[in-house]
Amino acid sequence: MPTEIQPHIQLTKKIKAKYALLPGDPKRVDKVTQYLNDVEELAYNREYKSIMGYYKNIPILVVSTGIGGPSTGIAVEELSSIGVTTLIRIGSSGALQDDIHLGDLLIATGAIRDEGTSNAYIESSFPAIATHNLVSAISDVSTRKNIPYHTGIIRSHDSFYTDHEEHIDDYWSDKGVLGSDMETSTLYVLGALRGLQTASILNVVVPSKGNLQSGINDLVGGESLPAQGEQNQILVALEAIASIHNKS
Ligand SMILES: O=P(O)(O)O[C@H]1O[C@H](CO)[C@@H](O)[C@H]1O
Ligand SMILES: O=c1cc[nH]c(=O)[nH]1
Repeated sequence: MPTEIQPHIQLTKKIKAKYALLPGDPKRVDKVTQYLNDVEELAYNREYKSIMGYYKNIPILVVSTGIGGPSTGIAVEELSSIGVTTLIRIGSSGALQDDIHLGDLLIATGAIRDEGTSNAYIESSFPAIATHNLVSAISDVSTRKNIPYHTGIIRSHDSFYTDHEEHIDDYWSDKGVLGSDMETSTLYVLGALRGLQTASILNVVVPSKGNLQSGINDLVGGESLPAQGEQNQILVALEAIASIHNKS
């Protein structure tokens, strides 16, 4: 049934967009508006806020996923059902390396699956990896625009306030992991299982060994480096889409 409405994102196949940007925070959806033409507000159900607009004449959907694997998994499945094929997360992250600064972008080539959702789908030996040509396009745009970025492995997790967060961060930092978020590995694994193209661009809002709460509060309050990183990640995601679209 082509017009069947997806229960959570409240969108249908009538949208006809191949490309979607996926912030976690619904407020970040509004920040994309200024980069698009002919923006239409589509739906706002639970954590799923959506708009549609055009970047260089390419239809782009922007849908927030909320926090964590379960709500992200639902978004990925429902977006796939309405015909979206390329999904780029524009998220925020805490750094796990000292040479990564506030507002730098992390382009996640792969993600440690320290969350429950992807593991509900398939055993943990299945890798969570980004689509190569997307990573390549995103890195090329960042280089061209002089935007500071790092490519490598990040860790997606389910907890924020356990009694051993510091120990966990130290462990993964020692292994060279760049930073952490809560959605990338779900996006990558479900994307691979459903034949989608996926990538994740994370804006660093908490420095390595920094204060988690104040870092996230700074982003909410519009502090300059994380706020600039947020603008950068939106621009880079859109330019990368334009670049792969023109090659297809
Ligand atoms: O800013 P978003 O995209 O939500 O990403 C990060 O911020 C949230 C935690 O504060 C988690 O969703 C984490 O992955
Ligand atoms: O440290 C952080 C900051 C934002 N989001 C995370 O998942 N971790």
